[in-house]
Amino acid sequence: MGLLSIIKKQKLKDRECRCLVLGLDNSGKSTVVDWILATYKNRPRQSITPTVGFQIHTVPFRGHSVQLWDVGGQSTLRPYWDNYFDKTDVLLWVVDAAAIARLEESMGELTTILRNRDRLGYNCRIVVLLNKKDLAAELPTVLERLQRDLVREWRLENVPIEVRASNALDGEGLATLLPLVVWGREEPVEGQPPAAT
Ligand SMILES: Nc1nc2c(ncn2[C@@H]2O[C@H](COP(=O)(O)OP(=O)(O)OP(=O)(O)O)[C@@H](O)[C@H]2O)c(=O)[nH]1
Ligand SMILES: [Mg+2]
Repeated sequence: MGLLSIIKKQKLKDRECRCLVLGLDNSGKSTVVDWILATYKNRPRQSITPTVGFQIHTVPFRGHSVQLWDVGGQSTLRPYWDNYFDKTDVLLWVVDAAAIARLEESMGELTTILRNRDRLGYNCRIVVLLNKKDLAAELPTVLERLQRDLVREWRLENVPIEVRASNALDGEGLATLLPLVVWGREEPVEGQPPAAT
């Protein structure tokens, strides 16, 4: 292979981003992905049923190719999560912010994954999405608990965790998600990535 094609291939690779969407069942992962596909691929919104197994979608975003791995979150499927960790750039952890009773369970599962960073990869970035904000009357409490019990603790281990809130039905809070996934921040630095797909 010539040097030029190696460089070209590397450039393409640099523009690929693998985002693993995980979280408990019913947290809204597939609905979040559905909003992204409707927004960036003009796909009509679908009626969503619980995911059995996984689905992969590729979304073009400002010259990047974002691969979204939407994996089922039911407890019987969680032992298989480990199979999806390889080469993940971003772990998008979706939480049902209205299900306070399941917050411990969700944080427990995420903590187990973070303790196993050998598998996930040390460069993988973590984004926590507090979804169903439209139903989450206690969103500030959820946010506070998350900051106290998760974000602060993992910052000490040098694992920064970004937290966002969303409503996957109407897309509130999701417009900044792909920039965050692709660039690690909400807006590109001036003059950096190309504006169009
Ligand atoms: N009110 C409200 N409902 C939501 C929101 N996001 C998802 N839902 C609903 O929550 C339910 C579960 O959503 P899914 O997207 O299937 O959840 P999931 O995390 O993919 O679930 P599994 O595939 O079983 O792991 C569906 O009835 C969605 O319509 C939201 O932001 N607000
Ligand atoms: Mg699903």
